[in-house]
Amino acid sequence: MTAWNQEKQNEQKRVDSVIHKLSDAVAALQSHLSGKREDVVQIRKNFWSDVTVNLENADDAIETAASIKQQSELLSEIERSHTSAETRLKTYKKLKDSPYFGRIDFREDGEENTEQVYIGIASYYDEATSSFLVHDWRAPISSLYYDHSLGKADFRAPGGTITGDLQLKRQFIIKGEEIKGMFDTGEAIGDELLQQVLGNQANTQMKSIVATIQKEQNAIIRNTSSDLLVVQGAAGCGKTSAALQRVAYLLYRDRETLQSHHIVLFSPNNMFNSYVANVLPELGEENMEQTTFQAYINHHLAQDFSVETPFEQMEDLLSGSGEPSRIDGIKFKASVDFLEAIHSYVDNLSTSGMQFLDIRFRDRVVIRAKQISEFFYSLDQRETIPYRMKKTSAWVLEELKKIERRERKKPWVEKEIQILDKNVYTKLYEKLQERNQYGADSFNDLQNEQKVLSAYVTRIAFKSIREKVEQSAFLDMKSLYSKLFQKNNKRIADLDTWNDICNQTLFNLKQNHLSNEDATPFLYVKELLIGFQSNAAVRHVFIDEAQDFSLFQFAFIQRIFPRANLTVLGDLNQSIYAHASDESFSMLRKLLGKKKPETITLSRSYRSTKEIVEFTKSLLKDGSTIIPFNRSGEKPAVVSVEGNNAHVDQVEKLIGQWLKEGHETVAIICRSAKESKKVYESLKNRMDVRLMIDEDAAFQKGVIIIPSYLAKGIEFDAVAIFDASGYQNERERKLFYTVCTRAMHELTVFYSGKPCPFIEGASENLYENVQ
Ligand SMILES: Nc1ncnc2c1ncn2[C@@H]1O[C@H](COP(=O)(O)OP(=O)(O)OP(=O)(O)O)[C@@H](O)[C@H]1O
Repeated sequence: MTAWNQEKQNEQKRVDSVIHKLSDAVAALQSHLSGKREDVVQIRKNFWSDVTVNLENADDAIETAASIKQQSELLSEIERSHTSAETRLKTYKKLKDSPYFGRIDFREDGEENTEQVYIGIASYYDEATSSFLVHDWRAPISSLYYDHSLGKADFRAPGGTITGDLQLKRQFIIKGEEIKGMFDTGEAIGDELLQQVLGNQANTQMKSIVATIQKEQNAIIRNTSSDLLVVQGAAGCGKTSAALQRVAYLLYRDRETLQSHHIVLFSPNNMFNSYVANVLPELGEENMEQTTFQAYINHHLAQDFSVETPFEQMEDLLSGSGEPSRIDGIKFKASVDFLEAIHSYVDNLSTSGMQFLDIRFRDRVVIRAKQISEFFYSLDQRETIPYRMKKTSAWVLEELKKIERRERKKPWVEKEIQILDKNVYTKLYEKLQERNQYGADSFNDLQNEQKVLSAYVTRIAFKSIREKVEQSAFLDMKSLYSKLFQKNNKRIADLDTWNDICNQTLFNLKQNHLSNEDATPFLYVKELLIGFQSNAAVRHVFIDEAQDFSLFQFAFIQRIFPRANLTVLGDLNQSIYAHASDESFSMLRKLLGKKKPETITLSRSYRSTKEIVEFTKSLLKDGSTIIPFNRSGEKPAVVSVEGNNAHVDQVEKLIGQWLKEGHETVAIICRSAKESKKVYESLKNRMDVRLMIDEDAAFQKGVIIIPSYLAKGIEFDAVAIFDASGYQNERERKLFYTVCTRAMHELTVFYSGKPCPFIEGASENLYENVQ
């Protein structure tokens, strides 16, 4: 037997022994848990018989309270230990399937013995030998595995930096209790395992990468020193992966104080949310809060306006049906210039210009806007606007109370009483009877009855107005926002298309429609006036696909989560929205006023084969810094087709071939939803294919037809780009790059008619030209 085989056998013996111990631990925990479950049921059942309730005198009452407290503490202690045992059980079961993926041998300076450290998704401590049989990948010592090659190495422990000699680094693939692969490596993380992992099929759910985290990714995952961490990296370089493992790392490192609901991830759409939802549970952690910025906007504005989504905006621009000036408007409304114009406008409102709405009741004005304005400006101008708005709301509510009282005598109240629901009437009657046991009032007394009923009727009638006042709905937001779009010499932007932008904006507002570019600034103005609803409990905010965020949205997030550290991950080469700015990341530090910002750039791309990366990077104006991971495949193909029928035929043929080859996730990416629907109609009776134009749909295996902007963030085994002739405008270069970078193993670009200028710019030896 070779030394290597002998070594493998020894390792297998260790795997067997660890799994054996884990099986015992699982069995012990299971029996412990069923006992505990019984205990909890018993204590709950006997809760009141086990406490002595005696309220006769003060001393007895105190004793009773103490007894109840003791009993409930016992119960919650048992429940706590039950939950922690359940968590341990889940972890051990996972470890049993695959106990570890790495081993390092490290001799600390000054020590004689070399320590063998086996690394897995969680740690396992063996009481019998008082040792860790598996170390958590997030433990300080495990960073040696990710950060160093053999030789001198160090890691940061809570007590300081520990230096020593890294003597061995070994990787394992363990499945079904068996070592399926074992590699020794001198590299930080050897290529062999990574080759294997990346050569696999794409998944409909993202996988964790803990076994093969790269050094530069580890720097992101373990960064705890900055309050604004910006990660700029090429398509497929592992930004999302790093973000998710970072969440797991933070949850481990700060486990005493940090829980999953203290972390929020903003992602591009709900489909992406479901795509990444499995990574943390796979690592034995709970998912952080996941949301989209649009969900936040809708929550605040969708009640009063029809709000355009980013995808609807995109569709409008891609179909070319929108006004030409719209792009200027979109860019301006996402700019720092506009942000500053808003701040200075709002500052001026402190002394004059606030716009209020009349408060109407039953088609009558009961409080005039002018009165509200007078009250608002009578308040001390040194106070902030939100504070004065709160005072104004309180004043309006007081005024409403008076008006409500006066209304009680009006004829409409009498009419309402006549048609009052019988049940309501009975309830009021019962309530009054209860009250009358102690008071002089009597429901039978006609006058009192009338009083109570009219008070009830008016209170109900004013309820919705009161609620609206509490939400500051008397602020005339439409007119306040409109004032920013003046065509005369007070214009805030020096743009040739300014008048058109104003006309479009004012027209939309009149229709109670908020375009996507207006929604965020509109809400921003509103919150500046009434005060931001902030959440100080959230400690970390992650923004994925951050190149799609406007500066406004960043400014917003900073205000909503004032205590949170920000991790911003994006790729400026994938900025597909018209509001995108190449400076947005560099401006963040100043904009957000963070004290310890850091930027990490990732340039190695892991998703696609070398051939695909070489091709896609050449589509960019400056893609030279992107480095492909060394995994080979076929060159991408560029296929010219004539006419729509031939186009669809060729796509169908190719997809059939891909499926035969065993590809499981295959995408036909179209420019827009409109085009996707057309292609779907042509293909639906010819093959098993699904149309995905709804961002709420879950990502599934099979063949899908999807519009360009929805495909971002996700990946497929094979990608067919439908009609690349559609991507002509320089503005769409990055969109085209983004869709091509979705492919892991195969990429074919079809075009019919005009060639795509971005492909024409690429060197011909990077793709197969099929005529
Ligand atoms: N260290 C790694 N080990 C194994 N796989 C990795 C590693 N880093 C990245 N990957 C894989 O590369 C692919 C791309 O990763 P990910 O989606 O995180 O990249 P991204 O930078 O967010 O991409 P994009 O910007 O294009 O959306 C995924 O399949 C991921 O699992």
